[in-house]
Amino acid sequence: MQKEIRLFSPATVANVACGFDVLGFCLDTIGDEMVIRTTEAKGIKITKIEGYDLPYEAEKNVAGVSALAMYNALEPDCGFEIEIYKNIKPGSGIGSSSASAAGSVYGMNLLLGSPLDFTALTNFAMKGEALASQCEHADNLAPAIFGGFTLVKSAKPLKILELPTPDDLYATLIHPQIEIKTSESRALLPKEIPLDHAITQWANVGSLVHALHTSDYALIKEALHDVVIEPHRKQLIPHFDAVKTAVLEAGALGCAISGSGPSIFALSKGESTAKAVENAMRNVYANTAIDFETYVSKINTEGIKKIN
Ligand SMILES: Nc1ncnc2c1ncn2[C@@H]1O[C@H](COP(=O)(O)OP(=O)(O)OP(=O)(O)O)[C@@H](O)[C@H]1O
Ligand SMILES: N[C@@H](CCO)C(=O)O
Repeated sequence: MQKEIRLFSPATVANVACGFDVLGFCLDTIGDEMVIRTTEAKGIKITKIEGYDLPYEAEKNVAGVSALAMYNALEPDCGFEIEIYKNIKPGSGIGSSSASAAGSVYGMNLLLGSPLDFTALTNFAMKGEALASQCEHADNLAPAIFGGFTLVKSAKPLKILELPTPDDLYATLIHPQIEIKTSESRALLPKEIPLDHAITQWANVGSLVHALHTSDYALIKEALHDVVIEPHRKQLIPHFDAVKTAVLEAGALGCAISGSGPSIFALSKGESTAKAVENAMRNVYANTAIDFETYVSKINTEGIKKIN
């Protein structure tokens, strides 16, 4: 008998300022929907994509690549159809590719009776993510699958640490409607970094992890800095410095590039500050020719979930 499942697959913020390729958190209000269905015919088929123009061939769509990796490993006695209802614009910096790569394997696993744990699912989803970014990184996938804040302790072998989410922490995002491909934004980065920058960065990562554990908002504020990646990428994002100045004046704890951009995120204590930060972001872009969307979101501690 055919079985199907409908999922909400959330947007995510990777890097979280200081944690390039290791830190990420999951958003609440922004995400794709996906339907995964078992079929008698073997194999993986993408049967519907709405919202954005993306390839239907499983091998060219991140959802299909991760699904095929899991399918070939498990060899189940059914096939799967995938429908993607895309709300997250590809090349957004809020984990568009990751939502699809994670959603397909998460849904297949549920339909198969959950034989795999979240780490195994993330491993298969990384094969899909690699199609988009030319690199197997899990800093969007881990928060999408586990929820909350996550730290990728190592990619090979994959080890993910779940971090606590302070109750009153809110994210605000602005998404300028330009596309920056992760693969291109990664190509800009230096292969080596000065030791003093490395020292600052790993002190900030350690401090941020400690601050999340202790709900220390003042320490979150001190730790949300990126001296390694932001100086190289910020020129891809129009008005980045003006947004950052405006949101810090509006009371944000910190502000940085979301993933590989162009989205910019800020973290704030309390919803009213997060909304004031949204206004500050909007005011910077309102006087430009660039279209944009803004969002205020609680940190989503649940991750991908079944809906209906
Ligand atoms: N199902 C899919 N969803 C989104 N992008 C896809 C999908 N399948 C293939 N792609 C390709 O992946 C690329 C977008 O992924 P990319 O990692 O560059 O953006 P992103 O996921 O929004 O960014 P980030 O990882 O920084 O948050 C585009 O070239 C797009 O065509
Ligand atoms: N850590 C990745 C996230 C984007 O997918 C990067 O910044 O390139």
